[in-house]
Parts: sequence; structure tokens; C-alpha cells
Amino acid sequence: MSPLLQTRGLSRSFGGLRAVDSVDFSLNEGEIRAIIGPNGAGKTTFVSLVCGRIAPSAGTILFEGVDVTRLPAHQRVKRGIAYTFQITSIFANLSVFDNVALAAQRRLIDHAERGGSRFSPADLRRGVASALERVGLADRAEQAAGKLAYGHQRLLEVAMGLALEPRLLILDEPTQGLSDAEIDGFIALVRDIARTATVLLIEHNMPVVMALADRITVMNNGAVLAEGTPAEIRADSAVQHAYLGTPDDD
Ligand SMILES: Nc1ncnc2c1ncn2[C@@H]1O[C@H](COP(=O)(O)OP(=O)(O)OP(=O)(O)O)[C@@H](O)[C@H]1O
Repeated sequence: MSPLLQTRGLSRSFGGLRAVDSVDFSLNEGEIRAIIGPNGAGKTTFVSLVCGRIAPSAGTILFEGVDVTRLPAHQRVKRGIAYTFQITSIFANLSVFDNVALAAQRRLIDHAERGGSRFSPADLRRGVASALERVGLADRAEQAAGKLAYGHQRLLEVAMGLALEPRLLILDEPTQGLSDAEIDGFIALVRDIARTATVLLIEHNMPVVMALADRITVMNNGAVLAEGTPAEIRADSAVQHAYLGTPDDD
């Protein structure tokens, strides 16, 4: 089986700093993959290259075997790559419902343009309601998005990503600002998402990573330091040294 996503020699420098340094990466369809690593390791830069928010200095990105390295971000979204944008992508004055509707509308219009069923407002409402239900924000649909607590804004971004019905959903630190109970709900949500999409998760919360990831990629100084199952990563002494502390820390 060819991988859903593959990068070869992917690099990005900022001035003299190699934020992402010749990364060869491969992700199979249906996987939940976590990317971990210390602050500044290059995780966000790496996924920003994958989704097309920033351009690489060198290297290639293949999605479903097709070279998407030069495609603009919106074309990658059409192909099924969704990134839960940082909080800045939320329209604070619009309702929670309308924020998700903007994302869902884009997918339905794309679908209609490709010769699929005609755009229908009823489909739109259903898609939005379902995405909000899945992330647990259905009862806040009418609130202004800017009034949501930080953690709930992160969940709103996940709902916006889900409304795109992606093949690959990239989640960048989604549990930041969530309570313990909400984190439990989030773990169940990601397992549910993984039934229909491949998940690439940047996450600092180790119990969340260990609970969810099929495999873990550890980045350090822009490069891949290690890759393996949660058990392999826990046992890797270089990883413990760079990042995890002692194996019993969590
Ligand atoms: N736009 C930019 N201009 C200059 N330097 C940048 C830019 N974006 C990232 N960097 C630098 O690139 C390096 C990697 O940053 P990146 O945000 O990808 O790391 P990260 O692993 O996601 O860190 P964190 O866990 O703190 O989010 C850092 O040294 C950062 O300061």
C-alpha cells in the first residue's frame, strides 16, 4: 500500500535557522500519528509545509502519490488535507454555527463544481450540526465564536476541519486549554474521527499521545529523531534524553 502522505528531504529555513531539516516522512491511510518534540523542534513548521501555509526551501510532498509541493493551500484542502488552523482563522464576531458553515459551504460548493449533487442549504445545516455535535459544541451553536473559552475555540477549529470531510486531518495542539474531562472527550472524538480520516496530531500532552497514537514521530532541531510505536518511543533513550524525561514521568 502506498502511503497517504510522504515527504522527501523536506526542508524550510528561516534565515540561518533550519526549522525543518531534510525530513523524510511517511503516513499510512487510517493511522493516528502523533508528532512530538521540544518547543522549537519544527513541528508546526513541518505541518505548515504539508498543508501549504508556507513554502519549503527544498524537498517534495506527495499526497496519494501526487506531488502537491507547489499547490496552493486551498488546492490541498480540495484534495483532502485539512489543518486546524490556529485560532486566528476563527471569525470572532460570527456565531459558532456560522464559522463551521463557512468551512462546510466550501466543501459543498467544491463538490457541486466537480459535478456532485447540487449545493443545498439543508445539507449545509446538517453538515454543520453534525460537526458541532461530534466535538460537543452543539449547545453553543448560536454563541459568538470570540466569546468561547480558549479550549472551546480549539474544538471549534476541529469542527471546522471536520466540516471539510478531509482524508487527512492535521491537529496542532488541540488539547491546549481543555479541562481533564474535555480531554477525555477529545480522545474519544479523535478515535471516532480516525474511522473516516487519517489523523496527524501535534501534541504536548503525553498521556493523550500515548492513548491515541498508532505511531509517534519525534522531532528535534528540525529533524526526525525517532519514530515508532508508543512502547518503542517510551523505551528510546535518545527520546527520553531529548524530551520525555524518565519513562515513568507521565
Ligand atoms: N515565520 C518564522 N520566522 C522565523 N523563524 C521561525 C518562523 N516560524 C518558526 N520559526 C522558528 O523555527 C523553529 C521551529 O519552530 P516551530 O514553531 O515549527 O516549532 P514547534 O516544534 O512547533 O514548537 P512549539 O512546540 O513551541 O510549537 C523555531 O526556532 C522558531 O522560532
